[in-house]
Amino acid sequence: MSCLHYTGEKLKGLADAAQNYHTVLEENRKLYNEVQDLKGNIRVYCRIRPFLRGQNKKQTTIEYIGENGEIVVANPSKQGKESHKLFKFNKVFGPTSTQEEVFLDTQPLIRSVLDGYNVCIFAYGQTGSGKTYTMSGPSIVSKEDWGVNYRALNDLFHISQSRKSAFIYEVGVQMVEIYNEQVRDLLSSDGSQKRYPSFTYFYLLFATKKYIKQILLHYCSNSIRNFISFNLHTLGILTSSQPNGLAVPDASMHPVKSTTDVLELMQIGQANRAVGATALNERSSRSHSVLTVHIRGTELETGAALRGSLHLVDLAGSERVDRSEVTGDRLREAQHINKSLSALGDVIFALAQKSAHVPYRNSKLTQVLQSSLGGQAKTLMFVQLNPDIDSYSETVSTLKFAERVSGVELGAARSNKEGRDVRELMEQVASLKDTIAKKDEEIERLQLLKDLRNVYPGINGEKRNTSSLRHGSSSPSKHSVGGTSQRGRRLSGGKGSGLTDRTPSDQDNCSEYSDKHSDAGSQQSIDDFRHHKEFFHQSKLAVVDPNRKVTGEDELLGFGDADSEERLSDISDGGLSMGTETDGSIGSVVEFTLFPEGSKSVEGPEKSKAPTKIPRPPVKLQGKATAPRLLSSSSKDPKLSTGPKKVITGSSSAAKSSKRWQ
Ligand SMILES: Nc1ncnc2c1ncn2[C@@H]1O[C@H](COP(=O)(O)OP(=O)(O)OP(=O)(O)O)[C@@H](O)[C@H]1O
Repeated sequence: MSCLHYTGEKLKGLADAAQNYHTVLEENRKLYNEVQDLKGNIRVYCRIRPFLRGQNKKQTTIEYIGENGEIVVANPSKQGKESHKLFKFNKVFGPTSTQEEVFLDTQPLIRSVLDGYNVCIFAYGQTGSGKTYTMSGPSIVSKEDWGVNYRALNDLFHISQSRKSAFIYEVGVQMVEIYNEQVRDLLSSDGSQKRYPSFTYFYLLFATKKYIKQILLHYCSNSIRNFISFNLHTLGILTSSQPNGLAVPDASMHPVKSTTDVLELMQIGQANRAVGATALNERSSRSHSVLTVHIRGTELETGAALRGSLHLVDLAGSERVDRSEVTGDRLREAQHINKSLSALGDVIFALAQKSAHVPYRNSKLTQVLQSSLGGQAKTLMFVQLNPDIDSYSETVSTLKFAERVSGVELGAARSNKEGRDVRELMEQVASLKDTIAKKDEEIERLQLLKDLRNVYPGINGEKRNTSSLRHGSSSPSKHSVGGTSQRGRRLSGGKGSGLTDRTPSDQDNCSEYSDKHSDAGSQQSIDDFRHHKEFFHQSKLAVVDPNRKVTGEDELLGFGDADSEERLSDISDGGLSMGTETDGSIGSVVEFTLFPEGSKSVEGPEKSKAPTKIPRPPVKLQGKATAPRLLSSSSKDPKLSTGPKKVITGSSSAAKSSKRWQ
């Protein structure tokens, strides 16, 4: 009795251990997947198609399907080690797996689209292996048959509904196919539209928006362009300039509010898909189809915006050209398909090797999928297998490709979430850039005026200066303006040969005008010269003789100008490069700095006060690291070496001009 009891206890212990073993195994699988998520691997699920009706007597090549993603394929024509090959993926779905089971493991990815991630799910495999079955399903009549596409969208709407107290989501759908390296809109307003008049509204709406947008984008400045793009986002249209934008901006975008909307659209898309016939599959799709779902969500409490996209890709068959017994058009199609699939492989392997260059541009397919294949996306590949022994070599090459893909680490995916603060800052930056662009134009104008005033010291009023400028630019005496004329040419397209081009008569003219310069202006020059002298002395790169007597010419030839130009340029550049750190004060600094001076005479006490208005920050001396480099490089010019004053004028001015205007 006690022996029986003992055995019973032992058996119970063993049963518990077995149960624990399975629990641990399951946990391990979860942890493995989590680690993979953290590493950002492309997930690979393998799905084996069952034999079709009439194929009962066929021999299968699938030997073993493990619970942890192992699959063994057997080659009956080989002996020993070569007769079996083992591959391992995230999961393997056998021939009896249902559409629902397959989707259950895909669902977490769909959810993450609503959290602002880019997700790409694609099906890879030879013709007839079940790619379309997995992605779309055999029919949409019965929910059980629904493939990943419909289920994913259904899920998106359900989840977005369940989150509606916290989030508002807008969903837009595009569907394109890549056929013979040409991208075609499967939902465009062609014949199919007439068959589905209920979509006329959407077509018109989006066509009109796109048209207006294009006109505006063409004529508007950068900042306005940003503003338009931003506003159109809120209406459900994204641009390719955005990290999560449209890969094919010209493809029609269709706002959808329910799964029914999507089903109708996808029916149109499927009907428009290029379908041909090959020896392998009578309804073989000879194109890649890409269904893209764009999500824009706004968190009601915080105002944070997020953008997610879901690419659902049904690739064309991956079989080798020789096997599909095709010629003519079919052969060309097969070649295009193979080329684009190998480009996909190249991209994935470049990512795997962390190459600096990822060859996205080698095919339309990789261009379209670029945002979903990079480091920020979550990618899932279904590897579809035909179990038929006749397909053994195709099966092995498909599995080898998939095995390499499964080892690719993309890096942890990142969500496209923008807090309200970030968005407001972006708006602010856009408007500041606009302001700065205007100020830059103003600086250019003022610079020309200043140069003219240097040449014609008697000119005071802004109006007079402007008219002088106009006359100057058209009159034969233009060259006598020297630096002014040169700078003007440089700013307007860089065709001028620089200040060193000045003829002796130009220089003479400059000297002549410099003699007429005011004392106040000279005083300012001297201050600036002292500042420069100190700096050049420190840098040991200056080509200027620091003991040289300062004259009015120094000011004319650039000390005062270079400095003020530098300051203005620094303000301008600083504003542009500050990005989100920029605040409204930059604009006002520019305004304060420019306009009072620009509209006043060069002569008089105002000018000498100018530097106190724009206090030279202590970091400025260090920040001038570029100046010595430019000076020294300019000094190599033999023309410049004729006189130190020209060196300073030319280099400093040129340096600043190129910095600011290029
Ligand atoms: N899991 C499955 N269960 C039942 N039937 C399937 C399954 N997978 C595929 N089939 C059937 O196999 C046939 C070929 O499948 P499908 O058209 O999806 O292949 P495909 O890889 O998309 O081919 P192509 O490359 O030509 O697009 C279809 O009749 C489909 O219904």
